[in-house]
Amino acid sequence: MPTQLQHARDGETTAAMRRVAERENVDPEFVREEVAAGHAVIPANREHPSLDPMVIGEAFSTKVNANIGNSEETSSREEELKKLHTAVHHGADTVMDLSTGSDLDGVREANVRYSPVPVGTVPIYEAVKRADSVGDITFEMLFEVIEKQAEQGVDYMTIHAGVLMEHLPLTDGRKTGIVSRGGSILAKWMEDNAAQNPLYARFEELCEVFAEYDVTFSLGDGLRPGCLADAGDDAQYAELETLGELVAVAREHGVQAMVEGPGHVPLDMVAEQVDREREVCDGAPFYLLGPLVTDVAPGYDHITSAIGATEAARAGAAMLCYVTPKEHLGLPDAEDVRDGLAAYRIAAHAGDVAAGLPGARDWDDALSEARYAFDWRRQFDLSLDPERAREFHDQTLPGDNYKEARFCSMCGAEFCSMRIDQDAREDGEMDRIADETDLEDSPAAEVNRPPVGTHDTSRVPELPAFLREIHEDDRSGAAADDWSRVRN
Ligand SMILES: C[C@H]1O[C@@H](n2cnc3c(N)ncnc32)[C@H](O)[C@@H]1O
Ligand SMILES: Cc1ncc(COP(=O)(O)O)c(N)n1
Ligand code: MET
Ligand code: SF4
Ligand SMILES: [Zn+2]
Repeated sequence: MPTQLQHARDGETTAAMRRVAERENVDPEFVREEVAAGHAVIPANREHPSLDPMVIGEAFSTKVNANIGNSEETSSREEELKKLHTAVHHGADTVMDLSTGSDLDGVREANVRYSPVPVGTVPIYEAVKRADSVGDITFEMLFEVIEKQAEQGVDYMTIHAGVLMEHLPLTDGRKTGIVSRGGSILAKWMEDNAAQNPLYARFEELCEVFAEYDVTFSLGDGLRPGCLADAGDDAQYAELETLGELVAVAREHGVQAMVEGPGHVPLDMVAEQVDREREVCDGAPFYLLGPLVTDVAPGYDHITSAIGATEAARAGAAMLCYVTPKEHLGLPDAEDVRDGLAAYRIAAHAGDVAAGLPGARDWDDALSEARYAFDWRRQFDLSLDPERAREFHDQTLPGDNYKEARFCSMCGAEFCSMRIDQDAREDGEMDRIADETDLEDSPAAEVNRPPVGTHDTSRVPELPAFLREIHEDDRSGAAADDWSRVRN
């Protein structure tokens, strides 16, 4: 069966292309062209029935990925499903199950089963768990793991095929060496076996499995810089050249491919990283982790990285991989997932506005109109995180009557500048403003909800009972079976 890429090249618009066109408010033919060119991907494994397809590409709204998954040290299957739920509820466009602890198959199968968004994995992690030591991993083991995960419905997989033997000496002078897990594992394997990276050497065999299930490559940046000092060094850019080569091989096999990027990068270098990837990888969608624009703020790395991510989105990144406040410190929990997603939804949207994505600013305009009109309920409904906005307002002014008040507790009734401003305007002036902003054909007037958490969850099986209980206790207070804020 042809992949989305092959269909697109054959001039055929698939159901998935039509669905993502509807979600992006563009012509399906435009989606087809972008997919055919390899400039966009629709990660949609044939074995993932609960998926609502979505598109990743520079020409479309910037997407956000949430990393979840357990580690040897902590987390259970229940906790993982709760994180999946939190991620989807707060607007993750994809999730990656990066589990390295116990019950890998159980956690992965549950995640795919209950996820309306594409699920990504890094198969080399499971291969490490199967082997006695890293050096003992064989290509056959890797291939088996990849094939099984494809069968389980994983939509995209990080494959660190760009870390080559000849690149390793380039990392010698680095301040933080190799910080990618997959990169460090493959470097160790090559040293132990004195042989080339098997994911590179036998990449074409991987393409065949990927094509069979229509799994999308996420070509991993195993040599990404782990600190500002290492950003843009020879090791990083040598790997990028190899990734560019592999994008072409994947496309020849009809397999969709995106490319992963750093990491830790000073703000003034972020745009050149995006431009370089576009050029070297022939416009393949760029999927960045962060980047963190300073190394000095552990505990706040959702902020250090959202700054870099905003600039990356503005410069043309297709998807941002979130970083949570726990980065460099420990495994994130559900609350960290929420904080990371809020930071990254902001980054993605701010980048889209600055890049001039058609329609992106309508959301800002709609919220601002509600704010100036003191329509507090509409302001909350339109907020990126409505539950938080409502909660914060209620902390000082909980009464229902304050939901129409012409002030909040920041300035108080007497000093509310918007109230003073409106009262000072001449008669008729306010009517004019209202007329101008409330026009039937104003795009802002048609924005009725934030464009997050709008996945169609109708094909997701009913949640297991334990998760419903967890969610009823959740301070977000959303309905137990409500995966997204608003179903569409
Ligand atoms: C590559 C990046 O992936 C993230 N990462 C790795 N494993 C997990 C996990 N189990 N849960 C959440 N994030 C993870 C870290 O942020 C790391 O830096
Ligand atoms: C955007 C992104 N997300 C996840 C990983 C996998 O992590 P690692 O390279 O450390 O194995 C990655 N390389 N890039
Ligand atoms: N934070 C690292 C990175 O940016 C990963 C683990 S800690 C060195 O890739
Ligand atoms: S996040 Fe923690 S476990 Fe992972 S590489 Fe950094 S120090 Fe090591
Ligand atoms: Zn880091």
